[in-house]
Amino acid sequence: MIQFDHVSKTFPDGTRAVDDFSLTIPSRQTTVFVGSSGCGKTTILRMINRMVDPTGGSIHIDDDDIATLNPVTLRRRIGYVMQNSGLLPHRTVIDNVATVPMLTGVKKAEAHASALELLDTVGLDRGLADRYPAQLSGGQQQRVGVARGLAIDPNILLMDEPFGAVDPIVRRELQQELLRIQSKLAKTIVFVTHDIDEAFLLGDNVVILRPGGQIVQAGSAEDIISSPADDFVADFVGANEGKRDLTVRERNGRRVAVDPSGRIAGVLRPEQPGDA
Ligand SMILES: Nc1ncnc2c1ncn2[C@@H]1O[C@H](COP(=O)(O)OP(=O)(O)OP(=O)(O)O)[C@@H](O)[C@H]1O
Repeated sequence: MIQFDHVSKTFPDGTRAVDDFSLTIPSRQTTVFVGSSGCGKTTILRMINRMVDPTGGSIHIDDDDIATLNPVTLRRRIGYVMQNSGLLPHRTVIDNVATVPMLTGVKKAEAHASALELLDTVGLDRGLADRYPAQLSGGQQQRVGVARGLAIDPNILLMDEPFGAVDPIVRRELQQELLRIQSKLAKTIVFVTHDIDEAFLLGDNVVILRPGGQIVQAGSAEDIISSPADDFVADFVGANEGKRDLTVRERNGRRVAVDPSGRIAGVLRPEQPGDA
């Protein structure tokens, strides 16, 4: 569990990026921060591994107040994946994945063996292990970034717009891969995006933010779509323009749901025990 209590961040130039932010992030689930540019998402995320320190309030990971922990040690036990993969350009794929475990004392042979397994986990061919980042596609680079984030087997994985720079088709593949990985590994993932559809797809919990890190609404996709807290949220999720509306129509004796563009979204059937 990660707990923010009345956390604020004012940068040295006077910018108040986060103002009195309180939230409990549950373990082993994916929590997504979503909001427009500059609303404080990255600042909040980076406070979890002390890349940014708050100027007010406190953050606990389980029972530890992170202000009392050594930032370098803390960072080595939290995975971090960012938008442009952040790979070291002069190191091969395998070395990029194995570097942090080796810094924490894992022997090279063991770190390399684990790194190869991680390439399998993220859906990358082991044959790419000796390439350099520039010899990979953008999507492959992001997969290496995810493998590197997982290399220390962290409980917490921070992901800052990890799929923001790839094309929509690759983005969808990476999203599905993350869902698959998370169903197996059940990490505490904190994910930042400005794409509400990505937030609803990936997030067990979705936190919609306004500038200053103000929480407008937090809940499941179902909660937010079915009862947006206010007009800002309704606009943001597209509820006001009817973008989320499905219309029920009869087709060949069956009831089907049709989306706003006229495409069939699915067939309606009664709810059954065991449905998610
Ligand atoms: N080092 C800094 N010094 C001064 N102001 C900063 C600094 N870093 C961020 N800010 C400001 O703090 C606010 C929040 O920035 P942050 O990067 O957290 O937003 P964001 O929601 O992640 O934005 P984006 O989606 O564009 O990445 C913005 O006004 C930004 O300009």
